Amino acid sequence: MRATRLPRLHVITDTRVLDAAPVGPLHDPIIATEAALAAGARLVQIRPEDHYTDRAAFDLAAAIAALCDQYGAACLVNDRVHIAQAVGADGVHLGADDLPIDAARRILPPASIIGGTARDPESARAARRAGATYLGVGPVWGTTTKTGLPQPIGLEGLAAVCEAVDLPVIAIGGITAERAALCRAAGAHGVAVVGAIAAAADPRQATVELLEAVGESPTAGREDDSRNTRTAGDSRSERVRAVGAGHTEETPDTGLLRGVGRA
Ligand SMILES: Cc1ncc(COP(=O)(O)OP(=O)(O)O)c(N)n1
Ligand SMILES: Cc1nc(C(=O)O)sc1CCOP(=O)(O)O
Ligand SMILES: [Mg+2]
Repeated sequence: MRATRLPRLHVITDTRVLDAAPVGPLHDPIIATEAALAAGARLVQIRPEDHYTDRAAFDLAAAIAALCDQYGAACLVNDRVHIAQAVGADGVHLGADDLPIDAARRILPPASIIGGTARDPESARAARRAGATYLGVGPVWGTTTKTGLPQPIGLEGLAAVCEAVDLPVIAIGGITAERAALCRAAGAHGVAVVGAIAAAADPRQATVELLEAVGESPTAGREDDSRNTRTAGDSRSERVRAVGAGHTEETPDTGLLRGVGRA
């Protein structure tokens, strides 16, 4: 059985309206994503915000899924499960207002990665029971990227969730490279970022620094440092089985996930 770690750096697209952006230069989401992939990022979460119609969200997701294919990275779609299905994404990320995790688990391919948002140990345990592959936990610090969030949970809140569940925890909210290392020390498997890459002067360099901060070499898991050259048989469905999913089998190292039903 092959087993591969869930990537420690989750790059989330930023689809805020450009002239309304409160911080930084804010790059086009496709350009910023390609820069992150070129730097060695291994997982992208496509997060079309509410002002995106389904058609616009599909177009964005299809473009980014194709890029992820080229670079051999996994791609997840936030919220919109049907768009994940339509573009053949590796999975989804779901929170309290989205389709329930167990419902998504029933309709997605068995090896799909399903992330669930948790803000405390109780919601973390519930997400695990529902079939989450990993947990997105935050906001650890304040963020200017998203409004309407509860108070930051801090490193103490993050550590409490990490201790409560044996799932990989991805810390989110106000993450910088320096803070990413603190999250790892608090027990997180990795981090998810929006602004640290999308609003960076140099998204590629920002990605390198984040990868180093979470202990993931920019070239780790790549056969070479160039754009992934896909070969026959290197389909997304095969890669996702290697990334991990299916919450039913798991090694004691919670970042090491085993897919279901593989040789
Ligand atoms: C890795 C990660 N963690 C948390 C979230 C937030 O999801 P949710 O609570 O559903 O909020 P929206 O992102 O949908 O606004 C996430 N997307 N990714
Ligand atoms: C999309 C999102 N969800 C959060 C949560 O806590 O649920 S925080 C967040 C935004 C994270 O952006 P940045 O890296 O720019 O702080
Ligand atoms: Mg959501």
